[in-house]
Parts: sequence; structure tokens; C-alpha cells
Amino acid sequence: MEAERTEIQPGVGAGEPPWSAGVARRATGELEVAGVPVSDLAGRFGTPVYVLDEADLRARARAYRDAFTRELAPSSVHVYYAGKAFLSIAVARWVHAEGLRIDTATGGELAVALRAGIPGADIGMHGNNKSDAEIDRALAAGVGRIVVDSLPEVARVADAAARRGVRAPVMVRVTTGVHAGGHEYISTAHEDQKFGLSIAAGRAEEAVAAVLARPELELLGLHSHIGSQVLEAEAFTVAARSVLELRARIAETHGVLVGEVDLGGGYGVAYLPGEVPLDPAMLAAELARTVREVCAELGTDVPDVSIEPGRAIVAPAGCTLYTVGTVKPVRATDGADRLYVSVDGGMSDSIRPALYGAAYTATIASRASAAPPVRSRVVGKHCESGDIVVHDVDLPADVAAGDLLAVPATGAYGRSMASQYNLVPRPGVVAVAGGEARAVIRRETEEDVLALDLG
Ligand SMILES: Cc1ncc(COP(=O)(O)O)c(C=O)c1O
Ligand SMILES: N[C@@H](CCCC[NH3+])C(=O)O
Repeated sequence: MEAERTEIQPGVGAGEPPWSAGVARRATGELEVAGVPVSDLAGRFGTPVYVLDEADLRARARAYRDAFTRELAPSSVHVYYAGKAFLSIAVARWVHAEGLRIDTATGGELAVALRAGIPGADIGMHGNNKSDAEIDRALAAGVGRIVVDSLPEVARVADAAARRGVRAPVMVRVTTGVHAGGHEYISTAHEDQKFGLSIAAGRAEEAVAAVLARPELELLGLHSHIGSQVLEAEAFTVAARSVLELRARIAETHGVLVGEVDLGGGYGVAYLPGEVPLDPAMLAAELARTVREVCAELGTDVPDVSIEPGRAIVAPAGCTLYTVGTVKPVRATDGADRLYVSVDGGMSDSIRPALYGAAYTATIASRASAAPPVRSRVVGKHCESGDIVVHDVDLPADVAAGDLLAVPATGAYGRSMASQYNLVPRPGVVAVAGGEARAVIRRETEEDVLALDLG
């Protein structure tokens, strides 16, 4: 019999940001994910553990594919899932089954996509500093595109293609000057950063000319990625205009109207209750309108379009389960009390708060509590005072050692950026669907940590 469910906290129920659709609180007070109670997950897989709600992830992949395909028809649309957000064999297969391709940024990501059985043609290869080995591996796999990021790389990819006797399909990554994103470190299209070739400085056109001059290269199109955790659709439409104008200039100068533009990823999600994520249908409609309007103004055909969302597909589908340990009341700098709630992980599995000041929320997951809320901070077990998982959250005053604590929206850039700091083994990833849970990345053990140390 299905357990009775109640809302997780006022105003935030199953499927509402920042929780995935399969998260609900049972009448017993315990959280479940896709029908599996968190105590089962913790008991079977240990904590900390990343939990992925497969149906929710797949639904988000479909939502992007459907919205962009519908709005841009009859142009072709390809949605590349940005594997940097989180890539495993299972996730690569799920998103590919939903009609997405896979964007990889390193040899490691490429290896996982290939191990998942994704055909080379459905894989894209990025990177601002690709090694010769990575370029060669991408060509050997017959990737659908290599996104070139610098002038020297144009020659390196062409030379590698010549050595293999193949023609390499490439896109040129350009920077539009649009400064967007949730943090300086994750903005990628302003001038003073390492990615892409500047349109304003003329480097983008130089790279296009260099590509066209090499018969071993096939110029598929232009690529723009402005940054990550961007919450305004307008940043994308401004960038799209600038890429389409460049496309028209290239057609004038070189007589080649490239067939495709990639408008990047970076769509922002909700991390806290009340935050409003970018809506795929709204974004697709805005971008499609801009692409049509600008192409009409310029008198060019509407190109095929690709996009590269990572976070928007996987972040909301994931949460992290921790076990509470030490609980300590502290006098905060503002003179008021704050409860420091330590959990059995920390900045090694959740680096975003320390790196970007990212805000998350948390709830006690193993039970309900009628105790009054107290101002709390969830911290980890590492030897740094910046080891903070949740800066500010109201937790019930009776939070205690042994409670399970869940942090929502950790599916992206959590496990993929995890470290073994303090030689803490990295947590595993568990996928839950239809009342069944299975590990898709096994948790590391101390033996794994020791195995790397050659003495
Ligand atoms: C080139 C490129 N594509 C796609 C992404 C995916 O970004 P997000 O996970 O924010 O959607 C990134 C990361 O910002 C990126 O650098
Ligand atoms: N790691 C970043 C996003 C990087 C985007 C990749 N270009 C984050 O956690 O927000």
C-alpha cells in the first residue's frame, strides 16, 4: 500500500523547487525518493550519498528537447547534455534514450560516454586546452563535433585529422561579451577569461578563416556559451543576436553561411524554496523568436540550433543524504545564537558553497519534528571553517546526532566536483526509480584511498 504523504515544508511539496518530483514526506514524517524511504537508502548505501531521481531527470531532459524542437521547427534542434554537471554510464544512457546527445569536456568524460555505448556521432568534444591525445581520441571515436577554442587548436585539430585521414567536424567557440552567470568564476563570455574567441577583438573571424583554409576541417557552425546558473532569458537572446550577426558577416566575407549555431547551456535552477528556475518552454520560445527576428533582419536562413544544458537537467533531480553528528550552539557574530549542525561529509562532496558562496537548504529527512525552528548552519567534517554545506537554514531545535539530513538540488557539480580532501572517500551515487534503488557510482572506501598511495 502506498504510504500517505504530506508536504515537505510549507509551500514546498513533491516536485516543487528545489525538490525533485519523486520526493515526498510520508505520514511517518520520513522523506522518500521515488517511493524509497531515505532510511532504506542510508541503510543500504551508507551516508553521505547522492540520490538521483531518474524519472525526474529524464523528464527534464525531455522538457528541453520537446520545447526547443517545438519552438524552432522546422529547424533541427540538438540538445547536448553537458556531462561536466554529472556524468556516469547510467546518466549518459538515460539522456541519450530521451533523445539528447552528450557534451564532453575532457578525455575522461569522453571515455564514460563511449563506455555507455553512445555513438561517436552523438558526442561533442569541448575544452580550452585539449591534449593531442584527447583530440586524437575524439577523432578515433568519430565524434559529431569538436568545438575549437583557440587559433592554435584549429591547426592542431586539422593536423590530427590529416594524420588520421579524416575530415573533422568543428564548431568555433566565440565570446559575445555578454557577462552573465551566478558567479564570476562561472561566467564564460566576457572578454577577460580563458574560453572561446572574441567576436569584438576579431579573433572569432580569424579562427573561422583559419578553419575554412584547412580542407581537413568541416565548419559546422558557431558556438556560444555565456556562463552558468543564468536566470534571465535576455542574456541568451543578446548573445544569440551577436552570434547570428557574426554568422551573416562570415557569409558576406567568405560566402559560407554556416548551418548551425550552438547557443550553449547555463540555465539557472532553484536552490532555495521560492526561487524561480528558468522555464524551458519560456526560454525556447524567447530564443526561437530572437533567432527568427534576427535572421529576418539580416536576410539569412534560420540555422539549426543546438543547446548544452547540464545543471538544469541534473541538479534538481538530485539530493544528498547525510547523517547528523555533532550539534553545537554558537554565539554568531551578530550576537544571536546559531546551531552548528555537523554532518558526515562536507566540502569534499559539496564544494559549491565554499567556491561560489552558493546557497542551499536542508531538512531533517528521517522524521518530522514539532520542535521550534532555530537558526542553523550545516557544516562538514573537514579541517576548515569554510567547510559549510548550508549557510543558513531553520532546523528544528531537537535536531540530533543520528538524524538523516537531506540537501536538495545537489545533482549538478556535486559528485562531479567532489574531492578526497582530508582523505575522505568520495560518496557514491544511487539512482531511484519506481520504488527501486541501485548504486550507479559506488561509494569509495578507505581501501580505494590507500590503493593510490604507492608508499
Ligand atoms: C561549454 C559549456 N557548455 C555547457 C555548459 C553547461 O552549463 P550548465 O551546467 O550551467 O547548463 C558549460 C558550463 O558552464 C560549458 O562550459
Ligand atoms: N561548476 C560550476 C559550473 C561550471 C560550469 C561549467 N562551465 C558550478 O558549480 O556552478
